Amino acid sequence: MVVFITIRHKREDLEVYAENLNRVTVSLLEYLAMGLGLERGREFAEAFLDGHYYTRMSCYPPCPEPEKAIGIAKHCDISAITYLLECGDVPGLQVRKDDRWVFVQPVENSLVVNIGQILEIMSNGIYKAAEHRAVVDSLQERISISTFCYPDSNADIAPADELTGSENPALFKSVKFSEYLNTFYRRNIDTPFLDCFKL
Ligand SMILES: O=C(O)CCC(=O)C(=O)O
Ligand SMILES: [Fe+2]
Repeated sequence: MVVFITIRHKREDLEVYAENLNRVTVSLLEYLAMGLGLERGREFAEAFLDGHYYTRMSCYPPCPEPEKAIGIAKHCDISAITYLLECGDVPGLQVRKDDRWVFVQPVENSLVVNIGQILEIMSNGIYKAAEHRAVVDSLQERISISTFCYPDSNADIAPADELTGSENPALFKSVKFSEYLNTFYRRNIDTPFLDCFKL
């Protein structure tokens, strides 16, 4: 899928963008369910048919001493999936791989798809939320558009039934999406967020 949007576009364009991402998410989750060997892929994706999409536009001004600045500090997204659209070709996103920070090079007309912590719970820890951060460039401004995908408000976030049993105990408790968000906003910042739901 190719989606292109510039910040000059209007609210309606963002709505269309979010609606398209909704369809992509449901379909992607069905494929991710297949990857987990689940027979009921539709069930895995169901809570996202009427999911929530939040879009954040980030602007990173150039900084003459980039090593002394933080774009966005290291974190994992609390969404199920995050889509990142780069507006331009200035690299800034880095992912943690084998204890090193690796740049994700922008590719024109494409989206970066990031696994978030809701999917880590749903897959009982098989799909890991990607740790990432954003750094700044010494000469060029960078703009990115992140869209965070969440299930509908009444959804229970829990490891898929098919993935758990006596040999594979659930690693996370089931939590209502509203409680998940409350826990995030009230958490102790020093505790890894997913630890709040570990069994
Ligand atoms: O701008 C970026 O590359 C990263 C943005 C991000 O990680 C976020 O908004 O959560
Ligand atoms: Fe992020």
